[in-house]
Amino acid sequence: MATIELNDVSLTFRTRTSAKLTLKEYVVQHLFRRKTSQWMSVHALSHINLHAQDGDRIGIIGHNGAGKSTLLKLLAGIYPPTKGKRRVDGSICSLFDIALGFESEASGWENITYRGYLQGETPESLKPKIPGIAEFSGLGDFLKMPVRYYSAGMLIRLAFSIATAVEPEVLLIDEVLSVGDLAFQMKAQERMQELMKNARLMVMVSHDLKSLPVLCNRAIWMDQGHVRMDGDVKDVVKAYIASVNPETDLPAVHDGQGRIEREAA
Ligand SMILES: Nc1ncnc2c1ncn2[C@@H]1O[C@H](COP(=O)(O)OP(=O)(O)OP(=O)(O)O)[C@@H](O)[C@H]1O
Repeated sequence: MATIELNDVSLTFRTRTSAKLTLKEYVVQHLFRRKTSQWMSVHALSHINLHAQDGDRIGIIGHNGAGKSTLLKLLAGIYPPTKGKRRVDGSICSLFDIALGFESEASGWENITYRGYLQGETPESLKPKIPGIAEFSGLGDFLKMPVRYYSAGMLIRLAFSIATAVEPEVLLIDEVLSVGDLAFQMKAQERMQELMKNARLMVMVSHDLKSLPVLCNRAIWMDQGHVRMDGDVKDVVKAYIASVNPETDLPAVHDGQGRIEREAA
């Protein structure tokens, strides 16, 4: 059984405002011996409570910068929460930033092995999958070449083929990928559909509000790091669209399955 449990999770990034001092900051610091702060905190996620289990197909929607990708990366274990508890049970496949982290001097074949291990495969479990990964990538003899000579599309082909060779229980997707050229995109879409069908639990970030109700049965609307609404995908998408375009009618009454954690301003 696959489950996701977030209890009162918050995530704050602490980041430099700018690598270089402005002339004003330089003068203030050196003339008046006063430090101007070069650090700022971004409260990317605030007090998130989320429970998901087998059968949940969750779409995460919201404005740019609302915290959608951060939430997905927190679920993937890439970012630990600053506060609160995160628990994910089940093998995870994360389909985002897939082209990052290749060993540039190593060949395609070697990278298949390295990545396979990073995805939790053992030598025994990976071995039978390697021919399938190579075949799906369609890279043929190029797999013998160091990946630093690959084009961007070739890298994506290889990354996608490796990432989707697992049979994940928890599938995390950031924006449905447009991978490779047209022929590969068609193959990739077919494989994505298969993965989505077989995963026990899926969470995807998307701005494509038309296909979301087809792919998901539940949606979470993120707004400034908060969960603004969590419920049936059709209700949440409708409410989100209405908030962007007030001319559109809001759903009359929420059906009670959803949960509004933050009222509209
Ligand atoms: N590594 C980071 N360091 C500092 N701030 C970050 C980092 N990653 C994200 N943020 C900040 O966290 C907030 C949420 O970003 P996030 O990428 O999760 O938004 P999003 O909802 O996915 O946006 P979009 O729809 O534009 O992709 C933003 O204010 C962003 O600037």
